[in-house]
Amino acid sequence: KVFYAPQELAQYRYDFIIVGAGTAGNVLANRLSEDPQVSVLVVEAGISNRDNLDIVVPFLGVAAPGTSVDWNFTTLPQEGLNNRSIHFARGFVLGGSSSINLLTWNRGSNDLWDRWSELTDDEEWAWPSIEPYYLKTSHLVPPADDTSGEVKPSTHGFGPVEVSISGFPTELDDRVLETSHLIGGRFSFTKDLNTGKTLGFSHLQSSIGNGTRSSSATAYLDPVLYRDNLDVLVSTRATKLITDSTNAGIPIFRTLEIAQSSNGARYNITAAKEILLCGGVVGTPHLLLLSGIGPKNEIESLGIPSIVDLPDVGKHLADHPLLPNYFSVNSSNTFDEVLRNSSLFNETLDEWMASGQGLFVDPPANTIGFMRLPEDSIAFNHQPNPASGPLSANTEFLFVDGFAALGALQQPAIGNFLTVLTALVSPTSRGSITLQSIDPFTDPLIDPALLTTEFDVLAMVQTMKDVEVFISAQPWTNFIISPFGDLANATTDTARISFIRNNSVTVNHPVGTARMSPKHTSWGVTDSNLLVKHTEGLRIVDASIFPQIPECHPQALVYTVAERAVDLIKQAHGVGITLPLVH
Ligand SMILES: Cc1cc2nc3c(=O)[nH]c(=O)nc-3n(C[C@H](O)[C@H](O)[C@H](O)COP(=O)(O)OP(=O)(O)OC[C@H]3O[C@@H](n4cnc5c(N)ncnc54)[C@H](O)[C@@H]3O)c2cc1C
Repeated sequence: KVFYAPQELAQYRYDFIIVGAGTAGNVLANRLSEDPQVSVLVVEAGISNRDNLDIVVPFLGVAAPGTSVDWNFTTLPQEGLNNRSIHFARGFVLGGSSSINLLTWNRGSNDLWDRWSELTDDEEWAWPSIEPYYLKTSHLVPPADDTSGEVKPSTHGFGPVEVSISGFPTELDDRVLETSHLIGGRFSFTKDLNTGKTLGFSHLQSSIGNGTRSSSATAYLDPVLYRDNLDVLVSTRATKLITDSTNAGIPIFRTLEIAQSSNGARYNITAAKEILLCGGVVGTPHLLLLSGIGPKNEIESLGIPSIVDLPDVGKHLADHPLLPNYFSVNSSNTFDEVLRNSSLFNETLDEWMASGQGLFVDPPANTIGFMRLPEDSIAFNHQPNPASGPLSANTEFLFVDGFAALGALQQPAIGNFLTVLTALVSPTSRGSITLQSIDPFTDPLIDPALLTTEFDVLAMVQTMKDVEVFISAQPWTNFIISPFGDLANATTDTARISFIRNNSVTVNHPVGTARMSPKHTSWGVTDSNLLVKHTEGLRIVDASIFPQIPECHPQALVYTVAERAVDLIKQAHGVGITLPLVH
């Protein structure tokens, strides 16, 4: 059942309390409530995901950030972006960021997971142990147009999230894939990026089924909302973790304070077993800091009593910088006109509604590429390759058949465009989340510190050069007219760096603000079983625990972490039943 205010709840004691009905939170809600003997409450700050076309229609997903389903955070001025502050989207809605993201589905290379295992000193995070959990998250479905595409079905799973390749071909798809075949080498074609090697140019796979977004809300939460032992409370924020006892000197946190507004009434809810923190990369460290768990000096400087001194809370924020490279093109088939012309837009939406077909069944990109930097890149002069291993990328390319207004520029009033979005997926810059107020309804300070290392800037320069090589190949002849805007002048490295700093934003892939580490180290926030160090009753399950930023889009990894957490929690508390998976 879904409740809209704390006073509607029939009880204030549950076995498990989940903070955040986001990507990871809903996996836990589904799996833990399989056992009818176990009671589960999910507390979600955001709103319902119902009746919102920006969420449901894949193409319109880009319109969801900035609306009421987004926390609408803004970063601190970013030195690496010429002191621009940028929008920092996070889902404020059932499904969390899986309800507003751009749907790309990557499970990460095998060596990424093996690296996690090294960093946590726990073999259970290595790929062979993780694979069964990944298979539980998702299954492959045919695309909207029912074509059989280039994927390897045997490497995909049998879980609730639907995954498909694009269902509406664009004029770019063949060009991208032909170019990758033609150039080869670092630009090679890869049939399926979800087979353990996330390198190469390929068809984009997305969390879409029947031309509709598949999120943790639709795949994991909705099918089990009927369960009597599962309550979901929306529009309510977790404001503080409360400790009222200790075990051998370790503070026990099993009471959660919640509220609906800064001045509103506070309610305390108790968990008989655990409080599971799934508030995401901003929400989780924010709540820990408000509760006196984090860097002692920082917490005390705001007058909050320090209860557990954990210096890493809110630190090591890592994110992927994104740069739109625009080109004017000789075509009238790009989506630019659909965005400018409201009757064309409505016709396209009507087509989606009536038949589940057309442009709107896909996100704005159908093809994607992941590359390593050249071995002799000057980016490696002072920095060894930070990627997890040889199967993991440094940079990424997404090909958009129109003007993707994700960066600093708005869509021009006339013209047709190609956007090549480039990103750095192995960044070395690290930022932070810190408190600016003891009021839980005041946003924390968000500083992803994008492009603050030499490596990151040089790697982004290489992405621009790689785009230049790619679009100079034969398949683009007579299609590309010229670079658009300031890109036209970015012909030297100095000019490229200036272009990068003026135009980069984020891909919205932040991780690592409560990173896990081996149990007995002084660094890290959780141990490798995701338990918050030096506490009892608290576990974190979301993107904040990632010990290293993945060299790919992270949502599938969040689902996978959550599926593994389910087993850890069930084992720790003797919770039973693993039901057949819902398709
Ligand atoms: C615009 C955008 C585009 C993206 N594109 C992609 C993509 O194409 N592919 C991909 O793989 N990844 C993408 N991502 C990233 C991916 O979606 C996230 O990494 C992932 O969903 C994070 O999952 P999570 O469980 O850690 O957090 P979330 O899914 O964000 O869940 C956290 C939940 O906790 C709630 N919450 C927070 N604080 C509190 C509190 N105090 N009390 C109660 N509730 C609270 C939030 O409202 C939210 O519902 C994108 C993200 C965004 C925002």
